[in-house]
Amino acid sequence: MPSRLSDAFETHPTFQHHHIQNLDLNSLQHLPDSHAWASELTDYSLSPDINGLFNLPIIDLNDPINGPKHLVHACKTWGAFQIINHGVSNQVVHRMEAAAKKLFSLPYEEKLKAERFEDGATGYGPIRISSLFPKRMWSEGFTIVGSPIQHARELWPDNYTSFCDVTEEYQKEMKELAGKLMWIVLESLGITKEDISWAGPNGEFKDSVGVLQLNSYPICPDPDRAIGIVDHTDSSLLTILHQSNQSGLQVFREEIGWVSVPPVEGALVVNIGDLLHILSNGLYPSVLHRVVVNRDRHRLSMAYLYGPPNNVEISPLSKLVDHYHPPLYRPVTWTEYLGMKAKLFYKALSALRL
Ligand SMILES: C=C1C[C@]23C[C@@]1(O)CC[C@H]2[C@@]12CCC[C@@](C)(C(=O)O1)[C@H]2[C@@H]3C(=O)O
Ligand SMILES: O=C(O)CCC(=O)C(=O)O
Ligand SMILES: [Fe+2]
Repeated sequence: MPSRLSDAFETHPTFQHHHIQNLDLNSLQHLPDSHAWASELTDYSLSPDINGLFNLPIIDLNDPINGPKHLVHACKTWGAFQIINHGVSNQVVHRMEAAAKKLFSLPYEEKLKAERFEDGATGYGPIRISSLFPKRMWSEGFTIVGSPIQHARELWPDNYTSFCDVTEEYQKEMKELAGKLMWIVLESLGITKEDISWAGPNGEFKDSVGVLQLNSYPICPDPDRAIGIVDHTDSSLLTILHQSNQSGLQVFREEIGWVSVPPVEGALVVNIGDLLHILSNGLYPSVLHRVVVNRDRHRLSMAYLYGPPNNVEISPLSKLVDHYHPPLYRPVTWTEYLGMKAKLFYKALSALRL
């Protein structure tokens, strides 16, 4: 069985290759057929009036009275929430955002020097799942697992360290915040440090793994027929997302539809991922989300997908399981799950159902 996250791609480079030519989205005046989704997209977007009635909860991490109860509600009904007073300095976020902007503003041919290969984890290109679909998405991505040094060297041979330093600083802050959020979420389920041995002796989640996904959504000439990122759940335990000052993220609520998540200055969005769905035995379901694009403004986002240490098997926590609540999922490592997602995509979670 593969042991490193990146091994999942070497062992399962199974994303069906389709022969759509890669295009520089930043230079196109018309939507090419390869990116026109109209007939495939089922759109349940809410009208602005109705959308205003449903707001992704904003949780103040410094509010010990209301915070926890809002959190439980958000995890059960939305699978996502925004956080404020999260302790990550604005400066660190803005430095990372500036570094990401600098990267995506490079000429297309330059960016291709840092291309992510089919069997690699880090690098520039369409998001991982894009080759599962007959049409291309209106986005470019840069995925970072560990250090981006090799790719940064290709992009900026004389000055690659500043990109690496900013990335390292951002990943460190995200990892710390993700550990903190894990305990807030787990404690809301009655789980304590003794219940999760892989969190380490002090519950620090020292060996947990994070993947930083930078996303750029260029201005789109025909946004109604394009999609930035198609609807998906994240494979992570949880994902911490910074979106630049431009809307586009939507989350799906059963019986309501697609609800827009407007950017809130200083706030970060937290998504429950598939592995937390499994760990909580379905009590906190992973959130289906997508990104729509627009014709006026470029959009940028930075998603930190946080997962367990390699080789740790995630299964429903025994405290949440009893005669009346049998375990719903079989154990799985993150690496194995990514391989399943690459093959089964929407059906990956249900393929683990007992
Ligand atoms: C660890 C990973 C999860 C992810 C695939 C990846 O290998 C690296 C990036 C992640 C991401 C970000 C954008 C959406 C997504 C579905 C994708 O294609 O790449 C997720 C993947 C995931 O959560 O399954
Ligand atoms: O751009 C966004 O707001 C969301 C990106 C996303 O869903 C992802 O990277 O997994
Ligand atoms: Fe996502």
